[in-house]
Amino acid sequence: MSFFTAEKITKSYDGRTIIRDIDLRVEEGEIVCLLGVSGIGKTTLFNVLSGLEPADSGRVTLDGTDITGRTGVVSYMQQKDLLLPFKTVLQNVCVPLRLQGVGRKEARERVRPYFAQFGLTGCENQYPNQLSGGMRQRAAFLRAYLFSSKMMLLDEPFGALDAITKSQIHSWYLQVMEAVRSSTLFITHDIDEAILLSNRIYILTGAPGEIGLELPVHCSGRRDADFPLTDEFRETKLRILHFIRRSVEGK
Ligand SMILES: Nc1ncnc2c1ncn2[C@@H]1O[C@H](COP(=O)(O)OP(=O)(O)OP(=O)(O)O)[C@@H](O)[C@H]1O
Repeated sequence: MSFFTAEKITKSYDGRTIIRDIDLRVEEGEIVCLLGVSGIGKTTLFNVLSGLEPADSGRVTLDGTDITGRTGVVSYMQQKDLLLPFKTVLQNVCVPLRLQGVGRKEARERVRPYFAQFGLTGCENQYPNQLSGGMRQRAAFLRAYLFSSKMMLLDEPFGALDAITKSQIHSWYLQVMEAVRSSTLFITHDIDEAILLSNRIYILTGAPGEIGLELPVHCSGRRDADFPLTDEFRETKLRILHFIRRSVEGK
């Protein structure tokens, strides 16, 4: 059985079905991307997977256990996952441990070593508004990781960044994930980002939203800034673009 699964998830709001019969899986240590246009139901699906919203039907499992409707099991970095402005970065990052009942001093001692690993050394005592957008996202990501390192749901983690910062944070993310290997499902609108960062891609299409295509991302060399220049990358991108074109024409 796969590490994380969603089986036949259907969810409606006010009598309108937003997503229907969604089946997906994430293997241990795998990074999987959910790609889809705005409004298709990606965040709705994440709200169900994280237990924040009840589904009409369907089941979610983690490591063989049914976690349908349970919050606090998988980590969820929401689109507007802002750091608390009145707390320092160190205090923000301690929040998951403090919520688990760990004392202040012990929480600080436990999180400090991660600052170097996550490229945040020197930011400990700064407030979020003193950080660049990229550094804020790193801190929010570290906080999500400390919430649960087993399975992470990331809703457009790099969406709001400019192109150069985004490219820097992609390199950072690949490096961090090589070290921590958290199983991850992340949402993006950005086809290049999906191919660069993930092992497998699901494309959500239609209304209600359904999984229209699942495809693996092959990367036989190093997954780094040169990957987009390879034939493997271009072929994957072409498949995605053809699929999107066909689904728009088939409307
Ligand atoms: N709480 C709610 N009540 C009613 N309708 C909702 C609610 N949440 C979302 N919707 C509707 O569900 C649809 C899907 O929204 P959702 O935010 O899941 O899309 P999305 O693919 O994540 O979009 P984006 O990429 O822009 O974030 C939209 O039409 C939205 O208006």
